[in-house]
Amino acid sequence: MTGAIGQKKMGYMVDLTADIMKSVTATQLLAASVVFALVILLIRSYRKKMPIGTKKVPGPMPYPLIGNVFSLSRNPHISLTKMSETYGDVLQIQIGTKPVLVLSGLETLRQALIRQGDDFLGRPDLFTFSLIGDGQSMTFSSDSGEVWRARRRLAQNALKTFAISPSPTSSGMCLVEENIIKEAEYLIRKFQQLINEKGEFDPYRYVVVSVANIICGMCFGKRYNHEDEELLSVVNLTDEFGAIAASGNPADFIPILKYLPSSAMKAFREINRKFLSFINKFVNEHYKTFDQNHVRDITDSLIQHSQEKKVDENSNIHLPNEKIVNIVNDLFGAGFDTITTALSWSLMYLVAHPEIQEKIQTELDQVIGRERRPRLSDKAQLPYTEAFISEMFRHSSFMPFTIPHCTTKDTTLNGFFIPKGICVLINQWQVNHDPKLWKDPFTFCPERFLNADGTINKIEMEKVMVFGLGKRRCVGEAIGRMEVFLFLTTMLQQMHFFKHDGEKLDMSSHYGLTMKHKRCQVSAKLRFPMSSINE
Ligand code: HEM
Repeated sequence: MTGAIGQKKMGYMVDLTADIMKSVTATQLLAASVVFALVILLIRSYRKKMPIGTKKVPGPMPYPLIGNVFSLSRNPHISLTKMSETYGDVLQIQIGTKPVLVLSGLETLRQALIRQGDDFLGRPDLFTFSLIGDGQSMTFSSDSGEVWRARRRLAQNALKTFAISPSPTSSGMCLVEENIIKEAEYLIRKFQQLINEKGEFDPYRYVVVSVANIICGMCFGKRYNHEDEELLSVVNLTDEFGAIAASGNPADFIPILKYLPSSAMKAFREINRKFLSFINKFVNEHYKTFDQNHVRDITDSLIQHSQEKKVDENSNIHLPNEKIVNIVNDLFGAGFDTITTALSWSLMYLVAHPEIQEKIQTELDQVIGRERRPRLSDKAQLPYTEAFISEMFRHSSFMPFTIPHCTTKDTTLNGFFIPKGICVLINQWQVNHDPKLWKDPFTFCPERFLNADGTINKIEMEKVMVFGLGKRRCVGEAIGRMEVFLFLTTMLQQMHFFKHDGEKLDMSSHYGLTMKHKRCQVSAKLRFPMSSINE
């Protein structure tokens, strides 16, 4: 009996299992078919967009949800350079769930940014960028159409009028040149005072104020002294700003991260708020005292444009006031951190290589002497100094990536299909350390930019990637180069910089939008008695 019941039970179980098997298989089969059909549809719709003969961009396999985020490491410029050795100049990674194109190789960058410039000039719509300048930034916002073009033109014209135009003082210099030379003299005086008091100083802390004074002068007609708390509270925010605004921040690519509480993101919002309120204070004062017959500075000229509701004689574009005046925010922000970082790296290399410092000083003594200050027009006669500046830009590559770009339409590059709207990282660091372009790329050697007869090798200089290329190329390049040259030559003509015996320099760089070296104390001594300039 029990055996019969047992057998019946067994038979029932087998039937049930068979039924379940049948039904599960049917459900699974159905689900599998749907998934399969969807995948095929997806592949087909993707393939449909890929023009015949184009290839899919190669890259490492992404993990679900996080993509290749762990492959980026603390130094994404180095990780992505290594990746380009495996996958080539055009490669694709995934950060979080979003695909990101990474471009390397000088020729590939020239092809994308110059020859196919219109296809690659966009800016991606990134979360951190939306927090900069209240989302109105010309540099960081995703607008890359007519409005961006009109704003960029305004910025270029304003810089030309208030920086590059000849000074009315009949000195033969341009407006900004006179200011830089004066500011460099104040800086040397400050260094001398610090040496008398403490014997050494942190150059970055003082260079940043001098450089900020140049852009403050151009934008607002204002100058600060080195201890001014208001200015210091703004210029000292750049390290935190650069760490968050750097290329490849996961918060820009993993949507959930923007909703999670983050102290870094809170600090970033606060930095942007402080920065904007600093700028707005000047803008409001300028509105109150504006006189269209006496345009004093860049802010006034932008107010004038916003009141006349025009960009220039040939433009029909109408820009809202805030889109015009906000340009000053972009110029001020871009105008001091980059140049301070360049000068700070320069001083580090000079202290680390005293023989190079001596060569520059010998060149300055021979060409300029000690009776007058260096001027921009001396540049052509100072090839070694110019070679040093190029090598500082190349070796430090302190802007490892440009600001991220994005494609404005479906396109192809080197035979690869690139869809519209993909975020594009431009690896400037890779170009500047590419062994195919540079002999011993990790050696600091200004001579690589000199011809056998000691003149400058322009072709080599043009290989250095530091201001970007093409339609998004830095609008402040001429001013940036001028400031680095004049601050540096004025300082080196009068001062010798060194480190105390036995102290080590830490030349490692900290990743960010602009990469900084570790702050350090240096010492200096006057090469001859200074002329008197009072701050
Ligand atoms: C050594 C100094 C400087 C360096 C190395 C530098 C570098 C750069 C780089 C790499 C970019 C991004 C290009 C791209 O996205 O493809 C850029 C953009 C920009 N720079 Fe500079 N820059 C310097 C100085 C300046 C100065 C002095 C100003 C203004 C007074 C300035 C204003 C700008 C602006 C407004 C943009 C955004 C352009 C746009 O999006 O259309 N820069 N710069």
